[in-house]
Amino acid sequence: MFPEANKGWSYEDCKATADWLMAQTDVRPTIGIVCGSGMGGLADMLKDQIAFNYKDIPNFPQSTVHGHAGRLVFGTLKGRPCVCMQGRFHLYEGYPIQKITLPIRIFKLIGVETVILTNAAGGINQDFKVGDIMIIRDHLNMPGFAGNNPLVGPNDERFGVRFPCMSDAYDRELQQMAMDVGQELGYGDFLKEGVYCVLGGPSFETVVEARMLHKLGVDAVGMSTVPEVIVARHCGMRVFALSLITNQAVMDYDSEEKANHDEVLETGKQRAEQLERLVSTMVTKIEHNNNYA
Ligand SMILES: O=P(O)(O)O[C@H]1O[C@H](CO)[C@@H](O)[C@H]1O
Ligand SMILES: Nc1nc2[nH]cnc2c(=O)[nH]1
Repeated sequence: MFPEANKGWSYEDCKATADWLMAQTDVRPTIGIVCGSGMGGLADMLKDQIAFNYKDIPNFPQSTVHGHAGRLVFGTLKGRPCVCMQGRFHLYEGYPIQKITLPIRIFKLIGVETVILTNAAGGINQDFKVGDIMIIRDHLNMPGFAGNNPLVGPNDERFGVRFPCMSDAYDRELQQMAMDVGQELGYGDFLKEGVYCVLGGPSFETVVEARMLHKLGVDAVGMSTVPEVIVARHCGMRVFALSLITNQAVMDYDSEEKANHDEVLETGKQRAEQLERLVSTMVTKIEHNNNYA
């Protein structure tokens, strides 16, 4: 029924990688962070680092996108044990969707309880500006509508149930915490909330595609995060995610703007410091049992 079932991403494959990592480091992270395009600086905040190149980790895919260094970094962030993916995988790189999300299951098997995901995204909401940080409240999984969901294939109950709920995918307490922390840090002017839509990429949106997403109630569009969120929720981890609005999606045929990856990376650089402060302050407030301190 499933000819390629579990090829390279079975429970045993994930466990072998998790055991290999645990044998190389004493750090036992309860928080896992995924860095979006141009946001790899988040990983550099970790102290007492033990870092692995993806190419040296058994079973791991390789990063192929500029702005994704391809390192898994263990360390502490303000004293909290963390693990950070300095570079993620995307559908358009050509990996099966289950392979893209394999690191999230490895997070689970090494003891991570809360996953913080970041991404670069195009602004669809007309009130958003480049440089805004959007706390993700909900997502629209376009590839999922066509059956491209990371949970396709036999379900392994050791990870989670066959039909996981997604209406509570984004932890509400963590969203509130981000809002509170953002206010404390003086980020009120550029901290927003909204709906993220994932598309397959790698081409950016046409004008009519961007207009359609706007009509559907989407606030920001990108090419990642949602598969990771689905897998994290399937195996019972708490999820917080945010988008940095790196560019405005073009919605007008007269516009001279052209979406491009250089602009995406440049905006990431400009907001890096504030993004790092927001995430690191949140990390200090997430208790070991992952309650809001
Ligand atoms: O989602 P992240 O990894 O931040 O990257 C975003 O930026 C790239 C496009 O510039 C795409 O990969 C898009 O998904
Ligand atoms: N699909 C998509 N992904 C992005 N990543 C960063 N900006 C964009 C964008 O405008 N569209």
